[in-house]
Amino acid sequence: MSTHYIAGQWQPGLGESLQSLDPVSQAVLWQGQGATAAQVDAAVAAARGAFSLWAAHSLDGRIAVLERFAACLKSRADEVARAIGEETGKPLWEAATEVTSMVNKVAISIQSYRERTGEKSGPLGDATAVLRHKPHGVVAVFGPYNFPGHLPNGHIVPALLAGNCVLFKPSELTPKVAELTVQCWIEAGLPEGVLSLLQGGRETGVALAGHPGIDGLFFTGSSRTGNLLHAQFAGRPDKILALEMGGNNPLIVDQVADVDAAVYTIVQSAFISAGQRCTCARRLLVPQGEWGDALLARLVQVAGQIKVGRFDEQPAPFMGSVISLQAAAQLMQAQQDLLAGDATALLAMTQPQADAALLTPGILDVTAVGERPDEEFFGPLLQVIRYDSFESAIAEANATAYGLAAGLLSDSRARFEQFWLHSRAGIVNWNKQLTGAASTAPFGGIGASGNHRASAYYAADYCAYPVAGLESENLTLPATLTPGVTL
Ligand SMILES: NC(=O)C1=CN([C@@H]2O[C@H](COP(=O)(O)OP(=O)(O)OC[C@H]3O[C@@H](n4cnc5c(N)ncnc54)[C@H](O)[C@@H]3O)[C@@H](O)[C@H]2O)C=CC1
Ligand SMILES: O=C(O)CCC(=O)N[C@@H](CCC(=O)O)C(=O)O
Repeated sequence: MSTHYIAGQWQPGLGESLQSLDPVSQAVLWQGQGATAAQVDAAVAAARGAFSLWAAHSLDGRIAVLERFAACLKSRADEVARAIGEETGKPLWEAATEVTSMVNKVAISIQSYRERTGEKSGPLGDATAVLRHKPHGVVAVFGPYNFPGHLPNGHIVPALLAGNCVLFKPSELTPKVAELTVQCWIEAGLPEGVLSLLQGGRETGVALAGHPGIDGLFFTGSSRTGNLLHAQFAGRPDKILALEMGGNNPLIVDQVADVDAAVYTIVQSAFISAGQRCTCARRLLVPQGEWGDALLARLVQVAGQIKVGRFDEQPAPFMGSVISLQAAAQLMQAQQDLLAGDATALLAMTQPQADAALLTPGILDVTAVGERPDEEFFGPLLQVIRYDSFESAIAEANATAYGLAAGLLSDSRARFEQFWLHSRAGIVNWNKQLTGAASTAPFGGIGASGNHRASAYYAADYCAYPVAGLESENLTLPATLTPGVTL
């Protein structure tokens, strides 16, 4: 089976066997073999060979290819959304929004490229000071499973636009979506070697990340893998590494007037995508006392009624499955571990069928847990911490090595300003859900969440480097010579 796209050809893999499974029915959706180190070599060689021509293409020429890619995605939107739903388990309505984000990424990236990495010039003495940008060369893009289309696309589109060649290694859990995406690039007329698709898991990732022929790596995934890559790139300041990693995101609730609005916003923050967004609220900080008790009672009632189901079920569920039976088992174990350590289940997360990765929302009160793990539980498991003062809530919110997203639900501007001043995260929201960040804004975190190379609107910044120059049509002697030099 032809699973990799290398040097303009589809070819079978020669590495480890891979399968992608429907997380609910366990039906096989895709199978093949991963790329070996030799196949990675071939893709890097093809990209190196294609680079100078692609970089020398006019910007308009590259934009034309990107726009044909967007048109292809639009025309195949239903098919791509279905593949996303099948492979990830997310409901079709949500998968459709992912395809829309992929299409929109093209126009947004063009705008961002022009704004952040365009050309500037102005007089400086008797010369012209010029600022232009150049692509890095050959870059690898590693994608996560939770947004198998949109998130790798958020690196690939701006990278190609800037003139880089790309080696795309999607998550081994979502190869089918990657294949469809690459088909659209081919249909768009991308020249041979400019984009390669290397399917595979850890083995392929290790071979690609360590390849001497790459000039950089753009990664979205877990903090664990991101840290491994960071260590691997240590001592290589010549290579660009952009890391978008996870979070242990806090959402503080103040005593607000509209309890239902708060509950709805919490649900959208914690349980959308079955809790599989890096921006999901993981820790909900609730005031001690009667008001806090009433809010939690309402939250438990609403969360307990959330419809969970297969991606294509009608009427549509709010939450689909998590990515795999293994992920479901790990989440159930994480809940059990917290419960064994003084947490209380306000709403126990359950797995109604042992052979399907569907989980119901879980809400645990972990206030009494002595040493709370600073871990990202990537699923529908929300931890509640009760606080006694707003200051202690902010301190608790910041008690994490991560720093991706943080939010406050409060009717008080003064409190928001206090929160904003003290919070440590790349996304800080007020009375808005933590999830659903805009592609027209920068997107990235601090601490264990990233390495200060924000993505989305700022992806243009890591896809090209600035070249400053002083230029003059004529080589002339200056009016005054430097002392000590005679001609
Ligand atoms: N900050 C952000 O923008 C986002 C972060 N994420 C994070 O991604 C995670 C979920 O995605 P996963 O696919 O589980 O992440 P992951 O870290 O397991 O995998 C990401 C990619 O790295 C590859 N990989 C895994 N081990 C590797 C190794 N040793 N060497 C080289 N490559 C390796 C995988 O095959 C995959 O392509 C969550 O932690 C989530 O928070 C997800 C979306 C957005
Ligand atoms: O990358 C962009 O264009 C914007 C960032 C984005 O889409 N964020 C999403 C998904 C993040 C995740 O994978 O968890 C969000 O904030 O919900």
